[in-house]
This record gives sequence, structure tokens and C-alpha cells, in this order.
Amino acid sequence: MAQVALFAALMAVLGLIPKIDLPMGVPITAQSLGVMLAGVLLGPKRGFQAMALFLLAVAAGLPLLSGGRGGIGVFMAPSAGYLIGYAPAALIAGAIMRAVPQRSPGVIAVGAFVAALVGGLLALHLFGVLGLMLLAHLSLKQAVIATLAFVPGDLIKCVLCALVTHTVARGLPDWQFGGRRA
Ligand SMILES: O=C(O)CCCC[C@@H]1SC[C@@H]2NC(=O)N[C@@H]21
Repeated sequence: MAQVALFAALMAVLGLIPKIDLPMGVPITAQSLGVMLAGVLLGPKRGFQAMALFLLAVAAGLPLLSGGRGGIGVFMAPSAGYLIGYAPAALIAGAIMRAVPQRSPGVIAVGAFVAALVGGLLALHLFGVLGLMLLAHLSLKQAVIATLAFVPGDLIKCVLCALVTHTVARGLPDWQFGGRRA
């Protein structure tokens, strides 16, 4: 429970980093790095719970999104698909991370990069594209082109996620990446 609350709080802290607004109404934000880290470090269940807790706090009106935004209205904006995707993206990243053998910090870091790439980038962008089509009324082609603008920055976040994971793996050798195995 403490870890879930901690990662929901980490999302709020990442929201203090100023966003960069793009014309289609979806900002470049550091908060998608928090989605990747939650999945990789906490695993699918607690990663999902941390994102769900964060989104509940946002829906309740707390101004925790980058730029001090919050409230129900953000779930009707063009970026809502990405927002709703935060929880399943963390779940997918966590599920992939759970399958990574915890052999060495290097192996764990490569696994974290792949988990962040598939969950925190590909899956999250899929939700984002659906949101752009439904809420911004873009065609599939327009939505895919729009989301491509975020890919370079999100690839950097995948690398950052792997670097943080490598540091944690070296400093906390008993940490269960991807959550506790049964
Ligand atoms: O704060 C919001 O309203 C949601 C923003 C969602 C931004 C998405 S997450 C994936 C992609 N990477 C970014 O930096 N921005 C978009």
C-alpha cells in the first residue's frame, strides 16, 4: 500500500515539471516516465493500482497533472486516451518485467527498457490514438501521425527508466522487479 501511494505521489512530483503544449491538445509531459517506472518497479498489480489511485485523485479535482490540471474535464480532453491508458500501460510494463530473469543489473535494465517500450510507449500510444480519434475526431492516419511526435521523447524516457532500474538493481539487490513472484 505504501509503495502504491509512493508511486502515485511520484506522478504528482513529475507533474511539477513544466509540460510542453503541442497544437493537437496533448502535451509532452514527464508523467509518462512515472507510468513506466510504476510498472517496472512495482509490477502489474501494484503498478496498475498506483496509476488508478493517481487518476482517481485527478478525477476528484486535485491539480496533479502537469500544468496544475485536474478534475473530470481532463478525461474529456484530446489527451484523455493517454490518461486512461496510464493504468493498463503500467500493468503491461509490469507483466513484461515480471518475466525478466533477475540475473544481473544489466539484464534487469535491458528488460526494463523492453517493458517500458511495450507498456509505457506502444500500449500507451494505442490508448492515446483511440482517444484522439474519439475525442479530437482525428482519422486513424491523423492520430497515428500526431502520436509519432511523442515517440522520440518517450524513447528517451524508456532509456531513463532503464537507467533508474539499473541503479535500483545495484543499490537494492533484493528488489523484486515486476512485483513479487508467487
Ligand atoms: O496530462 C494529460 O492530459 C495527459 C498527457 C498525456 C501525454 C501523452 S503520454 C504519452 C505521450 N508522451 C508525452 O510526453 N505526451 C504524450
